[in-house]
Amino acid sequence: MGEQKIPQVTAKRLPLYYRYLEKLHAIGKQRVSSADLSDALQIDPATIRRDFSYLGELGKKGYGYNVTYLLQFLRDFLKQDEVTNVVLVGVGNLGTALLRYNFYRSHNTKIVAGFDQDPAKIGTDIDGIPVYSMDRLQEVIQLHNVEVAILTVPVNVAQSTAQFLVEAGIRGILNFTPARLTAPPQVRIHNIDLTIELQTLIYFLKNFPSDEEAEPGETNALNMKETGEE
Ligand SMILES: NC(=O)c1ccc[n+]([C@@H]2O[C@H](COP(=O)([O-])OP(=O)(O)OC[C@H]3O[C@@H](n4cnc5c(N)ncnc54)[C@H](O)[C@@H]3O)[C@@H](O)[C@H]2O)c1
Repeated sequence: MGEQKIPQVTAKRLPLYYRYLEKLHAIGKQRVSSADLSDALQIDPATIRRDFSYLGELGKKGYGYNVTYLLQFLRDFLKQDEVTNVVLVGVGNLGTALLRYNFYRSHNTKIVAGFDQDPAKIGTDIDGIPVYSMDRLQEVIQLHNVEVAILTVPVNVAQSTAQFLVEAGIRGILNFTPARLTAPPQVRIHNIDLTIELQTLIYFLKNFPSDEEAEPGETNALNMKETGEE
């Protein structure tokens, strides 16, 4: 941020604003005043107004700031796009565990939102990641430039959910369900199936108990067939 004309103290506060605006956006809030931001973040309203004045014409007096616009602006400004944003659909047992696993720490991949159809889950958050209703999918993926989704819904709705994701603009699906999904050729689907991995491991233990040529760690469901034909 050194080349920007923004004071460093302001630059340091921008991620705080960004995170709070994400929360407001998650609960469907469209506008926020500097007084509201001030209460939530414990920053003086005059400081907030001054900080935002460095960013250009973002709000009007008495009207407050447009949450989506401000969020988009800050996201571009903070270069959040350098991180690959991902969404997760189906916040059940597996989905919740994946949301809790902090990909971001070790990789430039971030799950920005979860989606579910269960009203008890919508509007909550899992370790700071908001859970939205399915009808907000398109809006959220556009806002965060998301092209990749992790699919952890029950198998019986996997295909219809995948179709919905593709229609919303998703181009890559990491499929944890046992369903074999069909999608247009430009959409990439990767399947992750613990059962197959486990069966493969057991197969090798049973059939090649002391195979010295086997290379532990390099065998998985993808190469089982080839090796099994030997
Ligand atoms: N790949 C693996 O290794 C592995 C391991 C365990 C489970 N699974 C699979 O992952 C999936 C999820 O398993 P789980 O144990 O977390 O199930 P779960 O029932 O705990 O969670 C499923 C979630 O999907 C939500 N959901 C249902 N229908 C939906 C819809 N139409 N749109 C959006 N959300 C919807 C439910 O409300 C629930 O929160 C299953 O398909 C299961 O077979 C895979």
